[in-house]
Amino acid sequence: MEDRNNFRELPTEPYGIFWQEDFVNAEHEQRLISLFANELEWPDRPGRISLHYGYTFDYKTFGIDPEIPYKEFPEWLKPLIPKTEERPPDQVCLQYYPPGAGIPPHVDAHGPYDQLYALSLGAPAMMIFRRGEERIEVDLTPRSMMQMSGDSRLHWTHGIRKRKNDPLPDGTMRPRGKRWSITYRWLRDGECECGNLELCDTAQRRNGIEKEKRSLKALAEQAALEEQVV
Ligand SMILES: O=C(O)CCC(=O)C(=O)O
Ligand SMILES: [Fe+2]
Repeated sequence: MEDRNNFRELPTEPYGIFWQEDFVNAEHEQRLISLFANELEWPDRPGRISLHYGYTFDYKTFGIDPEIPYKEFPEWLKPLIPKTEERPPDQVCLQYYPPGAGIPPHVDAHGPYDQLYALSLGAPAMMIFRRGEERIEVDLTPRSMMQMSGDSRLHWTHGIRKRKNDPLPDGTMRPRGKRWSITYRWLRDGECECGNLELCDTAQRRNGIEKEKRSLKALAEQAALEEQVV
């Protein structure tokens, strides 16, 4: 765990968010952003768009798409892989958020995935963690690597509101800019034993809750209704 010391746990609920500022420096960040903008082929549609490396994320099952062959990590991605796990991630997702875009509240599926990290690049955005009525905002500052483990991974949802400005604690509004994130996922060995019937697809399956009624989809639908442009 050579890099573990560079991560510190945020002193806030949800517990289990480990943080490393300046995972890349500003110059490296600029090179990456220029490469993302000029050298990659993105889906041609508005809103949040994604590119996948390693195994491909399946938006239908929330696991790995078995139809799409493994894609080797490109050279630019290799230095951005966290070294705190025993092996490289199985699935890496580069996402672009134009100003105003977000991601509905969700938990990354417990069944297929274990560890989860995300690197933020470009403009900052507020992430909202939710558990029941509780809401905690975490500012995704550029160049920071976040690990979601423990409660933050399993028992709280996370999302980014679809809006043009983020209200800050000091009362000012911060305009959203162009943001990129890289999400890293490791496939789980064995099954998730967290038992959270509300959020865990494995607990739901064991309890005979049909896939369609599982909360991931419900959460996404609810979020689409709740989201509003500020
Ligand atoms: O953009 C981010 O930082 C997080 C994205 C996320 O939650 C996901 O891809 O599951
Ligand atoms: Fe996520």
